[in-house]
Amino acid sequence: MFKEENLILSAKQVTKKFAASKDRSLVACDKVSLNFYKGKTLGLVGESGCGKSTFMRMMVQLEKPTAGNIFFHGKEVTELRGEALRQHRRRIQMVFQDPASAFNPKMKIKDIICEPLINYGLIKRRERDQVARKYLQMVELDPELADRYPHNLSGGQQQRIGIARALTLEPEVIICDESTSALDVSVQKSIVDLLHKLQQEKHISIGFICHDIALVSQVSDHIAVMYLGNVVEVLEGKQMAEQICHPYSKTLMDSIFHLGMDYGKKMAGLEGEMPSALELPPGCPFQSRCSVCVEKCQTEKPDLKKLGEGHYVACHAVRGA
Ligand SMILES: Nc1ncnc2c1ncn2[C@@H]1O[C@H](COP(=O)(O)OP(=O)(O)OP(=O)(O)O)[C@@H](O)[C@H]1O
Repeated sequence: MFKEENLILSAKQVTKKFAASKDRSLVACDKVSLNFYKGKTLGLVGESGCGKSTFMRMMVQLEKPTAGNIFFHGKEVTELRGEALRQHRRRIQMVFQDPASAFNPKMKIKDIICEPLINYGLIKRRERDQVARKYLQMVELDPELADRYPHNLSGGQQQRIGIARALTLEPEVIICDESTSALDVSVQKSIVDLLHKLQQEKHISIGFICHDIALVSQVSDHIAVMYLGNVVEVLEGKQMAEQICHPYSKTLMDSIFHLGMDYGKKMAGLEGEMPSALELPPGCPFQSRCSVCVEKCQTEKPDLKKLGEGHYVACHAVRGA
């Protein structure tokens, strides 16, 4: 599945330490080795503060490792500086959780999309309209949005702009750091579908950080579980539940299961069909943590009584359905 010739980006024993106090340091990443392959998605999961963003930021060269090596197509890029670093950065782009905060609110959408191309001298200012329209279409938005400002757009539309902007430099790797977390479930799904479609078309490697383990297991070809700065295991996406060995990964999966149990208990008193997502109580784990389940339930309308407790996890996360 992961051929050596498709290896794009590779971290070898990468460590990052931050100064914590006068003579103490915090090890955010401890000898992490992970690979990114052409056309494949690497999911990264683990509790808050375990080092996921720090690792990905090193892959994008926004942070320098304290130790270890990063290879891009087999060439060491850890110590790149100046123009060589600038040119390398084009190849690996990042899509953030909150695109609006990364955009200049005074810039029109066409300027936001085309800014990287202009900075790299790849297009002239007069070409912006035409180029922005092309990228808006690529991310399935109306080209007429080119003359609007970020605040005129919904969260999902803004995230599509973030993806369009990342695509302009034709990267080989895109890192999505909680890129779908601020969006509601149906919008989240449409963004994940868009990323998947673009990945198929352009053979991009995607690094995907997300707290929704069910969603990560659906979109990832391989998943690294991080714990206190270490990668404790790497699992195949859809077989995640079956392959889990490490006690920490099991605890992560259990946390989904318990949410499911609570939800199952709540719902067990209901007769008949599953309510639509709109009828689910606000803050319910079904909506906030498991987009795939919600969609399945909306389309298949399973009988909750038959499924019983733990339906939330049973319907896809554990079985990998
Ligand atoms: N620039 C920094 N200076 C000092 N400490 C930092 C810095 N960046 C991250 N850290 C620390 O490194 C550790 C890992 O942080 P990181 O953001 O990588 O975790 P994370 O797994 O992505 O968390 P979350 O899921 O909450 O985003 C944390 O303890 C954090 O406080």
